[in-house]
Amino acid sequence: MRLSAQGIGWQVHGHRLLDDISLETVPGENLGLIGPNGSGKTTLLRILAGLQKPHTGHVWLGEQSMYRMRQRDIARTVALVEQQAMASDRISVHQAVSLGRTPYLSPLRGWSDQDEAIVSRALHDVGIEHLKSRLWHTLSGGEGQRVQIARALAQQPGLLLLDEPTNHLDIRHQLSILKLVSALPITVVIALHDLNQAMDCDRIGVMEDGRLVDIGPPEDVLTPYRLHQTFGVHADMLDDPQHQRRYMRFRQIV
Ligand SMILES: Nc1ncnc2c1ncn2[C@@H]1O[C@H](COP(=O)(O)OP(=O)(O)OP(=O)(O)O)[C@@H](O)[C@H]1O
Repeated sequence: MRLSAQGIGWQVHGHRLLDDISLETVPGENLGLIGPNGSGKTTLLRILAGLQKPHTGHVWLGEQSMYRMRQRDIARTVALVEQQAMASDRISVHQAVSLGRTPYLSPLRGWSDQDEAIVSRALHDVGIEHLKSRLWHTLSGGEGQRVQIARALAQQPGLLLLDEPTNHLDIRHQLSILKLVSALPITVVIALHDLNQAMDCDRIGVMEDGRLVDIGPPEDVLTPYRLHQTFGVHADMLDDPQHQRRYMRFRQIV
């Protein structure tokens, strides 16, 4: 699924939080979104998911304007995993993940074996089958985050938007979620704070003060200049020939 955004602007009380953002995803790519705290990543993701309408600009899903689509059709196309989406409802994990199937249900199209299979697969893929009978609100932060990701997978979107999906996860689950996400045959836009994890994305967009200041392949974007300019840190680039990979080690600017 191709998503394009043109001239996106958003402001609150005259303060510009997003300023003229244009981007287009490549179908099937993993696009990382990085930027300091408060640079506008969450606000942009919510607009790309159709939860907020921008004050200026436009979003298209494929050839269709998002603002001419029914909410149900948007939900069949785009899933968003938010950062702070903790549960308060007294429902089980299985029920929570089943909510991902809501856009496909109607009075004429009830719950089917296929829906059940999709939910089971999503529970399996994020490794929470053993939690399926637990009450959602009793889960730890990391377990709850995996439920949110399973719910989004059950939605079977063509475009998956993830807002710092690993921030509550232990290192093993961080790696397994990132591996799962990168193997999905769909377009993924993922906000990340860990810049070494962002290096594994196909492309990276850099947010700074509500503007998208760069977008491109990780090696072109994550330069010492960019890290200094946007994040205010020095970075040493370390090559790992065994895994043919580059890592960054960060130092404060003194
Ligand atoms: N409804 C709102 N009213 C006022 N300010 C807001 C509102 N929503 C967001 N902001 C501000 O907009 C800026 C961008 O916020 P946003 O959450 O999009 O940033 P972010 O890049 O996701 O940050 P973080 O990395 O800390 O999650 C912040 O300064 C935030 O305080």
